[in-house]
Amino acid sequence: MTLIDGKALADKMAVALKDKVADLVAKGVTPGLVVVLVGENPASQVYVRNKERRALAAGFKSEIIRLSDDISEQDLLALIDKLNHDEKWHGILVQLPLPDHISEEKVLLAIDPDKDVDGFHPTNMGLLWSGSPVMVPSTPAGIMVMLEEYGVDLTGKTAVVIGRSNIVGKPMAQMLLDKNATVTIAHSRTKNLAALAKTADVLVVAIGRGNFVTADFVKPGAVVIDVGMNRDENGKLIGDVKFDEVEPIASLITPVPGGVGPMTITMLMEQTYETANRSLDK
Ligand SMILES: Nc1nc2c(c(=O)[nH]1)N[C@@H](CN(C=O)c1ccc(C(=O)N[C@@H](CCC(=O)O)C(=O)O)cc1)CN2
Ligand SMILES: [Mg+2]
Repeated sequence: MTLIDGKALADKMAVALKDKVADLVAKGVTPGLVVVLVGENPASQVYVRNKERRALAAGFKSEIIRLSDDISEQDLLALIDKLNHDEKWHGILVQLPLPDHISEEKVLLAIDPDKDVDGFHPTNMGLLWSGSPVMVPSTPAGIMVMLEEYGVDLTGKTAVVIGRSNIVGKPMAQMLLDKNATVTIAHSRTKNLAALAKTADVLVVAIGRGNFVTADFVKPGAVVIDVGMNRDENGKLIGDVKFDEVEPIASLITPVPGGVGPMTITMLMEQTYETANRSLDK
């Protein structure tokens, strides 16, 4: 078994990004990333702080806009409209989840697709599914970079994605398909899930249940990607895959933490850079 070290790859890409950003700044464009956080979800606070820190380290302009969790949907939409028209921001993202009284769908739809560095706008989702991706969700994009880095050739391979979210499962399936894998999207209601998962050469797990995937889900030699982030009874961060059991069977596996997570923020930075770079052609 070989560990896929997302943290090391993220660190390596961060060094290269700094140089690319310096070149762009020399041409008169400083990438700008604005992050909107509504409420005080403790995990979200950590993620937005990490995004700002990584953006500043790369040489971007960056700002977190913190809003109280009783902000109205209308006020949030008005803020997004203002950010859409502010030229210093190439990338706008609204940290999810949002409080219940705000429609995630409306908010994501309000972000200018050209600034939607999360790739969640229906226009960007549609472009991805029709084979002309521009802005793509960073978690599956990071997984594709990890697979490439570790030499996983997807052509003709059987891939099973467990999880059907708009953020991970669905875009993941399309990205694997684009690299000529044969893809099945499975989920919590799939019958005989373990047997299906066991057909996979590449198994991506994003179901949001700690230690859900056990050894009987995994074909010997499979590549196993764990997108899960759950807390166990002691508050320890665990993935969706029972690592100790699956690790001896897999040929490659991502750890939690230190696998998919760090690459998510890396791809957000890359995408913000790309967006700023495209502004040169406008
Ligand atoms: N607007 C968005 N909201 C959310 C996204 C997103 O991509 N855009 N994804 C997740 C949260 N997320 C980024 O926002 C994210 C989660 C986790 C990590 C990460 O690096 N995890 C570490 C462990 C961190 C810890 O100890 O808690 C790891 O896996 O090593 C990065 C980004 C939902 N919301
Ligand atoms: Mg993302």
